[in-house]
Amino acid sequence: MLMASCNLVNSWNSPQLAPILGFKQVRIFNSLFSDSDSNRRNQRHAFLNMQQSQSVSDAKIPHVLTVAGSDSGAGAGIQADLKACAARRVFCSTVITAVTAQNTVGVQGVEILPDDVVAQQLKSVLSDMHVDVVKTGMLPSLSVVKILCQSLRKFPVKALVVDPVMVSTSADVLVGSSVLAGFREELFPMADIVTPNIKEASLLLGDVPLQSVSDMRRAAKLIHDMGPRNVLIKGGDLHASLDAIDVFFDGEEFYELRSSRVKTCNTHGTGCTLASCIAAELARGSSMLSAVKVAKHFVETALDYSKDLVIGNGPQGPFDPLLALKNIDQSSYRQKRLFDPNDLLVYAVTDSNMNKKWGRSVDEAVKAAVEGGATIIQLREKDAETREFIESAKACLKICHSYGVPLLINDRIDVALACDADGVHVGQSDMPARLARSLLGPEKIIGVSCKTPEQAEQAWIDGADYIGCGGVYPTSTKANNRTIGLDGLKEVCKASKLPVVAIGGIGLSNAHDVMELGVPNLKGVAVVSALFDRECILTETRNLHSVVSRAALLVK
Ligand SMILES: Cc1ncc(COP(=O)(O)OP(=O)(O)O)c(N)n1
Ligand SMILES: Cc1nc(C(=O)O)sc1CCOP(=O)(O)O
Ligand SMILES: [Mg+2]
Repeated sequence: MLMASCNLVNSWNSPQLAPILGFKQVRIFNSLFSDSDSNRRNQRHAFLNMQQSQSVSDAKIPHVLTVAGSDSGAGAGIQADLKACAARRVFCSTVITAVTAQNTVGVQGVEILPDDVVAQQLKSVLSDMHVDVVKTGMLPSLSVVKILCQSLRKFPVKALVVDPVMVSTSADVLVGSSVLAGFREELFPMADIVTPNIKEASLLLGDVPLQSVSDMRRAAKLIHDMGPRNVLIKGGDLHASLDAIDVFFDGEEFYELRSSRVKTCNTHGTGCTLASCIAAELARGSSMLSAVKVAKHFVETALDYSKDLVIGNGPQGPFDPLLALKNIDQSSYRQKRLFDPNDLLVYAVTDSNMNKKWGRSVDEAVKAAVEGGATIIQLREKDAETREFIESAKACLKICHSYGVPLLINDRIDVALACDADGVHVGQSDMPARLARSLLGPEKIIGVSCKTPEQAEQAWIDGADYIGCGGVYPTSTKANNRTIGLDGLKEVCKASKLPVVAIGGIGLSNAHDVMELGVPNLKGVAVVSALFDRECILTETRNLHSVVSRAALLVK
């Protein structure tokens, strides 16, 4: 049901109604970029700069802009996007494309906003605020698609997430067929990910039936050919399977992402929430695959926690992405050990020679580091026999998981698989990250060592979750390691779409200087000798944690 009448909304700018609505509203649109306003903006910037030097409360936070329709029932659309971003602790600005009247029964009306109002909102936000990621929902006309693409060419962002909204959960058609051409020809080639459900994927491909996971794979490939870098086809409506299976395709590899099906009618808004969560995680610096994984887990958890809510009398209720109505314990994300870039803050890397020198077992060393506040552990046991390595890795995994800390294995994908570690760290001459990803699957964490912007770009393409960048300072722990210095680190961080951990010669005396570089995706320091070649690992880790966390707060 498409009821696109523009009368009401067009009247906002009409001279006849201006006296009734008050001239203020019309004037605000026209004078947004007047001289007096830019003066005021400069004054405000000066004020903020002054405040920033005094406190840490004006930290730059990740920012998603959603371009979507309003849902009066607040389950989907702009309202869902705002809630999802709030839940993922990301700032969300909004460009409203249409106002829908809908509830748990269905869609009763749609008012499309005039093109110039959409264009004004885009300009207002993108010209002023630092937006990391744009997420789109309902784009009700071809002209709005074109306006959005023009705006993105003028104000490029880090990533574009396109949820090609065409059909509501209640099966109401929300956009006309002319928009499909705009999607295929203009928007998709600019997109980093497109997230159609089964019905939308089918419509995009000219109404072909999609009835199985292999149909979804074929559809993902065909949609990928339209230009987006990644495609996620959501299989929630594929009732043939017991699990909810989504198919993710990055142009080379297919991943089937499974979650158990939650029995509930409160599913209205799941698509918008998923896409917003992906956008939020990308804005926070995650790789595409980990953003998708976190988003899927988030939606699954939200569905589970709101399965019994009663909101409205219709067949399809909203769910609660703020996870507040049932007091969810946020630590469940930790238990699944999904990658959070903040885990890189104090990254402890073990060394078998240092443990031998101090007469410690690897699990004793790891226990002391996590007790001191290490936020992630890497077992870098270059001389270990395979069997011994697997056994000690299993013991370390138990310790780490009891503290909610992820454990990675250096170099040895076989050992990581054998002990079901949380992931691996590989270098430029180890197994390529892409191959490690296909062996370990989408759930595991993969880090890659990079010394150049080109290597950082490749790590992102290969589906890594973070990069380790060094040597920041000379080190005697790794032979013949090239030092790239703070300048080299900064250059790589600026080029990297992934979160970065700095490594090489870092300890208590210089960790603050490293974090002070102030690049937003530099998330922490990785340290070997300054923790493990010391008498008391726990104290050293605690002291390092204190320095790094204070520095991270100050530069935010
Ligand atoms: C966090 C982190 N960054 C970089 C490295 C170095 O990895 P690589 O280049 O493979 O060298 P080795 O550690 O294998 O000698 C790392 N291990 N961790
Ligand atoms: C393992 C490793 N990788 C490096 C890189 O530059 O990629 S430097 C390094 C050793 C870091 O040890 P320490 O903290 O004792 O200097
Ligand atoms: Mg290596």
